[in-house]
Amino acid sequence: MQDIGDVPAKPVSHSAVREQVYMVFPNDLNANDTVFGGQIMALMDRFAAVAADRHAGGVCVTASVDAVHFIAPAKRGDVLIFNCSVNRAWTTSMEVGCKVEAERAGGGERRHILSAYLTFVAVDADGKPVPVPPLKPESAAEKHRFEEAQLRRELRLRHAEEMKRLRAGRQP
Ligand SMILES: CCCCCCCCCCCCCCCC(=O)SCCNC(=O)CCNC(=O)[C@H](O)C(C)(C)COP(=O)(O)OP(=O)(O)OC[C@H]1O[C@@H](n2cnc3c(N)ncnc32)[C@H](O)[C@@H]1OP(=O)(O)O
Repeated sequence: MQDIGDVPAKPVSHSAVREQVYMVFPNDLNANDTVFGGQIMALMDRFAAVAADRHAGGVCVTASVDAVHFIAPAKRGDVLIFNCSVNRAWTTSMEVGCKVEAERAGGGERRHILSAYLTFVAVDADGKPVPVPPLKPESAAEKHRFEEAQLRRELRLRHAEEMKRLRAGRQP
Protein backbone atom coordinates (compact mmCIF):
# COMPACT_ATOMS: atom_id res chain seq x y z
CA MET A 1 0.00 0.00 0.00
CA GLN A 2 1.34 3.42 -1.00
CA ASP A 3 1.33 6.53 1.13
CA ILE A 4 -1.75 8.66 0.45
CA GLY A 5 -1.00 12.35 0.09
CA ASP A 6 0.89 13.43 3.19
CA VAL A 7 -0.30 10.51 5.30
CA PRO A 8 2.43 7.87 5.52
CA ALA A 9 1.41 4.21 5.54
CA LYS A 10 2.04 2.43 8.83
CA PRO A 11 3.44 -1.10 9.10
CA VAL A 12 1.41 -3.80 10.87
CA SER A 13 4.09 -3.99 13.58
CA HIS A 14 3.35 -0.38 14.59
CA SER A 15 -0.03 -1.34 16.05
CA ALA A 16 0.01 -5.11 16.60
CA VAL A 17 -0.96 -6.35 20.07
CA ARG A 18 1.20 -9.39 20.77
CA GLU A 19 1.00 -12.17 23.34
CA GLN A 20 -1.31 -10.49 25.83
CA VAL A 21 -2.12 -12.94 28.60
CA TYR A 22 -5.11 -13.29 30.89
CA MET A 23 -5.19 -15.77 33.78
CA VAL A 24 -8.57 -17.46 34.13
CA PHE A 25 -10.12 -17.08 37.61
CA PRO A 26 -13.19 -18.90 38.95
CA ASN A 27 -15.44 -15.88 38.29
CA ASP A 28 -14.68 -16.23 34.53
CA LEU A 29 -16.36 -19.64 34.39
CA ASN A 30 -19.87 -20.59 33.29
CA ALA A 31 -22.04 -23.33 34.79
CA ASN A 32 -20.18 -25.86 32.66
CA ASP A 33 -16.87 -24.91 34.32
CA THR A 34 -15.48 -23.55 31.05
CA VAL A 35 -14.66 -19.89 30.38
CA PHE A 36 -17.74 -17.77 29.59
CA GLY A 37 -17.61 -16.97 25.86
CA GLY A 38 -18.80 -13.39 26.39
CA GLN A 39 -15.83 -12.77 28.66
CA ILE A 40 -13.40 -13.92 25.95
CA MET A 41 -15.19 -11.73 23.38
CA ALA A 42 -15.03 -8.68 25.66
CA LEU A 43 -11.28 -9.15 26.24
CA MET A 44 -10.74 -9.65 22.50
CA ASP A 45 -12.63 -6.42 21.72
CA ARG A 46 -10.40 -4.47 24.16
CA PHE A 47 -7.14 -5.82 22.72
CA ALA A 48 -8.37 -5.32 19.16
CA ALA A 49 -9.38 -1.73 20.02
CA VAL A 50 -5.81 -1.06 21.20
CA ALA A 51 -4.45 -2.20 17.81
CA ALA A 52 -7.02 -0.04 15.97
CA ASP A 53 -6.34 3.02 18.17
CA ARG A 54 -2.57 2.69 17.64
CA HIS A 55 -2.99 2.47 13.87
CA ALA A 56 -5.49 5.33 13.69
CA GLY A 57 -3.59 7.46 16.21
CA GLY A 58 -6.83 8.17 18.08
CA VAL A 59 -10.10 6.76 19.36
CA CYS A 60 -11.86 3.98 17.41
CA VAL A 61 -15.20 2.27 17.99
CA THR A 62 -16.19 -1.28 17.14
CA ALA A 63 -18.51 -1.18 14.11
CA SER A 64 -18.98 -4.93 13.70
CA VAL A 65 -17.60 -8.35 14.52
CA ASP A 66 -17.71 -11.10 11.91
CA ALA A 67 -18.85 -14.60 12.85
CA VAL A 68 -17.14 -15.82 16.00
CA HIS A 69 -16.56 -19.57 16.14
CA PHE A 70 -15.51 -21.10 19.45
CA ILE A 71 -13.23 -23.88 18.26
CA ALA A 72 -12.34 -25.34 21.68
CA PRO A 73 -13.27 -24.53 25.28
CA ALA A 74 -10.95 -22.70 27.68
CA LYS A 75 -10.95 -24.16 31.19
CA ARG A 76 -10.27 -23.52 34.84
CA GLY A 77 -6.49 -23.28 35.28
CA ASP A 78 -5.88 -21.95 31.75
CA VAL A 79 -4.10 -18.82 30.64
CA LEU A 80 -5.56 -17.10 27.56
CA ILE A 81 -3.19 -15.57 25.01
CA PHE A 82 -4.41 -12.82 22.65
CA ASN A 83 -2.77 -11.68 19.40
CA CYS A 84 -4.46 -8.91 17.38
CA SER A 85 -3.29 -6.96 14.35
CA VAL A 86 -4.69 -4.63 11.73
CA ASN A 87 -5.22 -6.57 8.49
CA ARG A 88 -6.22 -3.64 6.29
CA ALA A 89 -7.26 0.00 6.53
CA TRP A 90 -9.72 1.75 4.20
CA THR A 91 -10.99 5.34 4.42
CA THR A 92 -12.13 5.52 8.05
CA SER A 93 -12.39 1.83 8.93
CA MET A 94 -9.95 -0.99 9.64
CA GLU A 95 -10.23 -4.75 9.92
CA VAL A 96 -8.47 -6.21 12.96
CA GLY A 97 -7.83 -9.95 13.09
CA CYS A 98 -7.61 -11.63 16.50
CA LYS A 99 -6.48 -15.08 17.53
CA VAL A 100 -7.08 -16.40 21.03
CA GLU A 101 -5.21 -19.43 22.35
CA ALA A 102 -5.09 -21.15 25.74
CA GLU A 103 -2.42 -23.03 27.63
CA ARG A 104 -2.40 -24.63 31.07
CA ALA A 105 -1.03 -22.36 33.82
CA GLY A 106 2.71 -23.03 33.93
CA GLY A 107 2.99 -23.47 30.17
CA GLY A 108 2.58 -26.36 27.76
CA GLU A 109 0.95 -26.87 24.42
CA ARG A 110 -1.30 -24.09 23.12
CA ARG A 111 -4.88 -24.72 21.99
CA HIS A 112 -6.65 -22.53 19.47
CA ILE A 113 -9.79 -21.19 21.18
CA LEU A 114 -11.17 -18.72 18.67
CA SER A 115 -10.39 -16.35 15.82
CA ALA A 116 -12.43 -13.38 14.69
CA TYR A 117 -12.34 -10.31 12.47
CA LEU A 118 -13.50 -7.00 13.94
CA THR A 119 -14.14 -3.76 12.05
CA PHE A 120 -13.24 -0.54 13.85
CA VAL A 121 -14.01 3.02 12.74
CA ALA A 122 -11.85 5.98 13.83
CA VAL A 123 -14.01 8.77 15.24
CA ASP A 124 -13.61 12.39 16.31
CA ALA A 125 -14.84 13.92 19.57
CA ASP A 126 -18.39 14.04 18.13
CA GLY A 127 -18.30 10.35 17.18
CA LYS A 128 -18.05 11.15 13.45
CA PRO A 129 -15.81 8.93 11.27
CA VAL A 130 -12.36 10.37 10.46
CA PRO A 131 -9.70 9.13 7.99
CA VAL A 132 -7.10 6.57 9.03
CA PRO A 133 -3.58 6.09 7.62
CA PRO A 134 -3.08 3.34 5.01
CA LEU A 135 -1.54 0.04 6.14
CA LYS A 136 1.74 -1.28 4.76
CA PRO A 137 1.80 -5.09 4.92
CA GLU A 138 5.39 -6.40 4.88
CA SER A 139 5.63 -10.15 5.54
CA ALA A 140 4.04 -12.77 3.27
CA ALA A 141 1.42 -13.54 5.97
CA GLU A 142 0.56 -9.85 6.34
CA LYS A 143 0.17 -9.54 2.58
CA HIS A 144 -2.18 -12.56 2.48
CA ARG A 145 -4.31 -11.11 5.31
CA PHE A 146 -4.35 -7.72 3.55
CA GLU A 147 -5.65 -9.33 0.35
CA GLU A 148 -8.27 -11.48 2.12
CA ALA A 149 -9.53 -8.50 4.16
CA GLN A 150 -10.66 -6.76 0.97
CA LEU A 151 -12.82 -9.74 0.01
CA ARG A 152 -14.34 -9.89 3.50
CA ARG A 153 -15.15 -6.16 3.35
CA GLU A 154 -16.91 -6.58 0.00
CA LEU A 155 -18.97 -9.49 1.40
CA ARG A 156 -19.79 -7.47 4.57
CA LEU A 157 -20.96 -4.44 2.59
CA ARG A 158 -22.93 -6.56 0.14
CA HIS A 159 -24.62 -8.43 2.99
CA ALA A 160 -25.55 -5.15 4.75
CA GLU A 161 -26.92 -3.71 1.49
CA GLU A 162 -29.00 -6.82 0.73
CA MET A 163 -30.47 -6.92 4.26
CA LYS A 164 -31.39 -3.23 3.94
CA ARG A 165 -33.11 -3.87 0.60
CA LEU A 166 -34.98 -6.90 1.98
CA ARG A 167 -36.22 -5.01 5.04
CA ALA A 168 -37.22 -1.95 2.99
CA GLY A 169 -39.43 -4.20 0.84
CA ARG A 170 -41.34 -5.66 3.84
CA GLN A 171 -44.71 -4.43 5.03
CA PRO A 172 -44.50 -2.67 8.45
C1 LIG B 1 -13.73 13.23 27.36
C2 LIG B 1 -13.57 12.18 26.29
C3 LIG B 1 -12.33 11.39 26.39
C4 LIG B 1 -12.36 10.23 25.51
C5 LIG B 1 -11.15 9.44 25.58
C6 LIG B 1 -11.40 8.01 25.84
C7 LIG B 1 -12.37 7.46 24.88
C8 LIG B 1 -12.48 6.01 25.06
C9 LIG B 1 -13.16 5.43 23.91
C10 LIG B 1 -13.20 4.00 24.06
C11 LIG B 1 -13.52 3.38 22.78
C12 LIG B 1 -14.04 2.03 23.01
C13 LIG B 1 -13.19 1.00 22.47
C14 LIG B 1 -13.80 -0.33 22.65
C15 LIG B 1 -14.76 -0.60 21.56
C16 LIG B 1 -16.14 -0.26 21.96
O1 LIG B 1 -16.67 -0.75 22.89
S1 LIG B 1 -16.98 0.88 21.00
C17 LIG B 1 -18.67 0.71 21.52
C18 LIG B 1 -19.48 -0.08 20.57
N1 LIG B 1 -19.55 0.54 19.28
C19 LIG B 1 -20.32 1.63 19.05
O2 LIG B 1 -20.98 2.17 19.92
C20 LIG B 1 -20.33 2.14 17.65
C21 LIG B 1 -21.72 2.62 17.25
N2 LIG B 1 -21.76 2.94 15.82
C22 LIG B 1 -21.38 4.15 15.38
O3 LIG B 1 -21.01 5.05 16.13
C23 LIG B 1 -21.42 4.36 13.87
O4 LIG B 1 -22.29 3.42 13.27
C24 LIG B 1 -20.00 4.25 13.21
C25 LIG B 1 -19.37 2.85 13.46
C26 LIG B 1 -19.06 5.33 13.75
C27 LIG B 1 -20.14 4.39 11.69
O5 LIG B 1 -20.77 5.63 11.50
P1 LIG B 1 -21.60 5.93 10.15
O6 LIG B 1 -22.04 7.33 10.16
O7 LIG B 1 -22.56 4.82 9.93
O8 LIG B 1 -20.41 5.80 9.15
P2 LIG B 1 -20.38 5.71 7.58
O9 LIG B 1 -19.93 7.04 7.09
O10 LIG B 1 -21.61 5.11 6.97
O11 LIG B 1 -19.21 4.65 7.41
C28 LIG B 1 -17.94 4.92 7.96
C29 LIG B 1 -17.10 3.68 7.82
O12 LIG B 1 -17.61 2.68 8.69
C30 LIG B 1 -17.80 1.47 7.96
N3 LIG B 1 -18.93 0.81 8.59
C31 LIG B 1 -20.08 1.36 9.00
N4 LIG B 1 -20.86 0.42 9.55
C32 LIG B 1 -20.18 -0.75 9.47
C33 LIG B 1 -20.45 -2.09 9.88
N5 LIG B 1 -21.59 -2.43 10.46
N6 LIG B 1 -19.52 -3.04 9.64
C34 LIG B 1 -18.36 -2.73 9.05
N7 LIG B 1 -18.03 -1.46 8.64
C35 LIG B 1 -18.93 -0.51 8.86
C36 LIG B 1 -18.08 1.93 6.54
O13 LIG B 1 -17.83 0.90 5.61
C37 LIG B 1 -17.11 3.08 6.41
O14 LIG B 1 -15.80 2.59 6.17
P3 LIG B 1 -14.76 3.38 5.20
O15 LIG B 1 -15.20 3.14 3.82
O16 LIG B 1 -14.81 4.85 5.58
O17 LIG B 1 -13.43 2.81 5.53
